[in-house]
Amino acid sequence: MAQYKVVEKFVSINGEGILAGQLAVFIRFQGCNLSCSFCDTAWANKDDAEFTFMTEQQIKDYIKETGVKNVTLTGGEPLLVPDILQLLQLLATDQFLHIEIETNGSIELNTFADISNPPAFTMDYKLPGSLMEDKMLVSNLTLLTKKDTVKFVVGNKEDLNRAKEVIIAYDLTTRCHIYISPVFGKINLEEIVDYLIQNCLNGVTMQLQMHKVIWNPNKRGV
Ligand SMILES: C[S@@+](CC[C@H](N)C(=O)[O-])C[C@H]1O[C@@H](n2cnc3c(N)ncnc32)[C@H](O)[C@@H]1O
Ligand SMILES: Nc1nc2[nH]cc(C(=O)O)c2c(=O)[nH]1
Ligand code: SF4
Ligand SMILES: [Mg+2]
Repeated sequence: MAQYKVVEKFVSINGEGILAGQLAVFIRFQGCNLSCSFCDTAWANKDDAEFTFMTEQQIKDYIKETGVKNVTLTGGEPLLVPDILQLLQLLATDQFLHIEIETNGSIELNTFADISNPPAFTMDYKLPGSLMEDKMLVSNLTLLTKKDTVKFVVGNKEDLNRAKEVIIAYDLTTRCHIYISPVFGKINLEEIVDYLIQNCLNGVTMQLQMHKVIWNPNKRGV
């Protein structure tokens, strides 16, 4: 059994994506290879972040004890975690669970292509405002399927323009779900809607991080 550094685990509603509003159990892992300008969980990325070591069986047991079907693995960067494939394989054996992974676009998704009953990937494409766009592995975009999502977190007009370019260049509307989400509090929300209208971006869903509206945006464990 491997040991995983878990910085928090909790049940909430999923604030984002295709299952937004539904109950989900969250497992947040320590550590990340990027440092996005807007990161709301930078605390979890630090080497000295407080964590609990859990084995894959302990993580599965915790998830099953909650009785919650939807599981979100996040971080930090969950796909950077050593032995994460073993955890994904264990969780995939449970047909009741729906596993979703939030990933930062810099890790090869090919590595996880052979899991039977594969998880749903939400790949965050880092835009210019994140200062991390050069780390994106665009080959990942061609591996995504209908169960998966590409999320663009936009902070300004340049980000919106780049998101549109990527959507068109990789024909994303035919491949997977597409979400545009504001960097929380950074961009006027009407500007995003106007952009969708002016560019006739059919098939793109605008979202807000629901948990930051319900609770204090800095609150952990929600
Ligand atoms: C904290 S990250 C962890 C997973 C992975 N490292 C990633 O970036 O996808 C989870 C999601 O929160 C988003 N996020 C982080 N800070 C944000 C902010 N200030 N406003 C909006 N979304 C944010 C990220 O872009 C990502 O989609
Ligand atoms: N409620 C809630 N929903 C979320 N969906 C994705 C999250 C994440 O941090 O990856 C997240 C989160 O931190 N909280
Ligand atoms: S990749 Fe995710 S966890 Fe890492 S710095 Fe960016 S938003 Fe934060
Ligand atoms: Mg979050």
